[in-house]
Amino acid sequence: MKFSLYDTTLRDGTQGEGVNFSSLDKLRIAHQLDEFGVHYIEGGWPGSNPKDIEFFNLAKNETFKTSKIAAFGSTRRAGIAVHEDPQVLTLLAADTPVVTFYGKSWLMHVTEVLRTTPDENRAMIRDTVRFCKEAGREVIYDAEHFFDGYKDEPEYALSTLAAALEGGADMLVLCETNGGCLPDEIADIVSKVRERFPDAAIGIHTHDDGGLGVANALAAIRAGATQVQGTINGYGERTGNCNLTTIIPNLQLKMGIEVVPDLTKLTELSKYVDDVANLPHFPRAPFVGSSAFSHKGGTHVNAVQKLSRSYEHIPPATVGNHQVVLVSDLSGQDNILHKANELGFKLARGAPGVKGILDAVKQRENEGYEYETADASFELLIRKILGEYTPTFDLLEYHTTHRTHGVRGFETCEATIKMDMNGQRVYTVEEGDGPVNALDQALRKALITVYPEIAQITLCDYKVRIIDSKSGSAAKTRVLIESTDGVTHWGTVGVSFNIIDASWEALVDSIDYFLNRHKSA
Ligand SMILES: CC(=O)SCCNC(=O)CCNC(=O)[C@H](O)C(C)(C)COP(=O)(O)OP(=O)(O)OC[C@H]1O[C@@H](n2cnc3c(N)ncnc32)[C@H](O)[C@@H]1OP(=O)(O)O
Ligand SMILES: CC(=O)C(=O)O
Repeated sequence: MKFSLYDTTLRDGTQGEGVNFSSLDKLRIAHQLDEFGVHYIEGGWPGSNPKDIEFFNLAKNETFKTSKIAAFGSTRRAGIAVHEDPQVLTLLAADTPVVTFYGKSWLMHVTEVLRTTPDENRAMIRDTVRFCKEAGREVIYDAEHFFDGYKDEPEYALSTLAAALEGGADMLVLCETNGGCLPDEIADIVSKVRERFPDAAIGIHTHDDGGLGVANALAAIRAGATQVQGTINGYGERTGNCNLTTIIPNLQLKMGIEVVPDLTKLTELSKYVDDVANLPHFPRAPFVGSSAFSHKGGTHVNAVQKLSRSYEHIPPATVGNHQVVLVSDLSGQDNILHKANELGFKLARGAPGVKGILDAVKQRENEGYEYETADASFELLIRKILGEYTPTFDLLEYHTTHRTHGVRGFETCEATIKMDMNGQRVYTVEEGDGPVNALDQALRKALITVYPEIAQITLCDYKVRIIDSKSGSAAKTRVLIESTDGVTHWGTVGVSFNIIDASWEALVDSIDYFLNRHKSA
């Protein structure tokens, strides 16, 4: 039986905290999933809200080359005829080739949540499947809480699947709704279902509450499931669903199950969905995270330069990701060489300066600096050690003041800078929203007449970290700044007992890096 991928990012994914898509967002994501080769896209629950209805209205007029669009809903309510249930009618009105609905497998849910009888629950499942089949739809039946239900009352849980098959369901999806089962339990129960219904197509839908969403789905697949349901980046209710960006490469690269035509698009898809959701991309995500192939320990970096397989379970390019080498106090010479050469220096092992750079990094990290994300400060450090650095200005002094006016606390911050530039004394004063902003403004004002290109620079992130928290307000402060000129981004770092000094150092590095790069371009 052909294996299929069923994506529920647009339905179960949106049940995750902080995940929200407009109908147009959903459409954009659906097209990316289609391009990527997903077989089914569950677009939402039309009986739930107008936005989901709008998505299905839009999707009706679009062409999808690989994916079939599925609308999601539930069985009919207890005690009413299926053709009179508004939720079921809205599900069909979405006019999708596939309908998926969930029903109850766990007797406890039947009696305590639905508050109906075991027989009526089976009839709700059977009637709803039959009604949707008679409407000409492919029907996927999601057996909610199947594993918990099976563990409590195996025969009842199995009888609900029999009801779905009697109605004509095309696929029985066993749902691990509460996410608390272990892989061996899943494998065992899926095998039992296959023994009971040898001709039925079985799918798996898992949640990650025990951190086992992917492992449980893989166990089900090993036991014979031929469809996996999940979400991009593992979005979903509570701790999320089976993460498709993790399970797809495992299926394709480790288990030899060909699910998508081009796995190299995986990282791009994962980032795209986070972008549309306006969520940060998770760096430690397996396969697709920015740290998935990043190496920090000196011995690891030395080894991966010789043989990337030594510390990489797959070549990063197979999933569209890439290797990253980090510089820190755990570095050896190879980290420095790799990073320096990536920044455009041409250094060979044993070249003069390499040992000096390594020693300086270790010394400065001991003082509180951190170069992992501060590439621009690292580049300036290399230039200084190699004698390739030209100062752009010479700061003589700076001064900041902060005044609060009146009872309403209106504040003024002012910065004064005195510097020598090209043999000339320059003196500027500027106001700002805070002391750091005032310093930034005063520095720009001083430099802009000579270096008008600095107008392109904007600050996009500013992070402060107390390094020695035991010392309270006397602790050392590390400031990390991210800047951009609209084309590239760069990071700088400053460290001091004084937060303004630390910020100043990171600010100056940012502008100095930009000007030095322009000079050498
Ligand atoms: C495991 C899953 O992820 S399933 C998907 C869960 N997702 C969602 O709930 C998101 C979308 N949901 C919604 O928009 C709303 O909950 C709606 C529109 C579906 C229903 O809203 P309301 O009519 O106000 O009902 P409410 O959500 O408060 O309660 C659910 C009702 O459905 C019943 N119900 C729950 N599951 C099922 C089912 N599989 N079949 C039939 N009825 C069900 C409950 O017993 C309850 O009935 P009651 O009112 O008689 O107690
Ligand atoms: C159907 C579904 O989303 C679940 O059981 O988790």
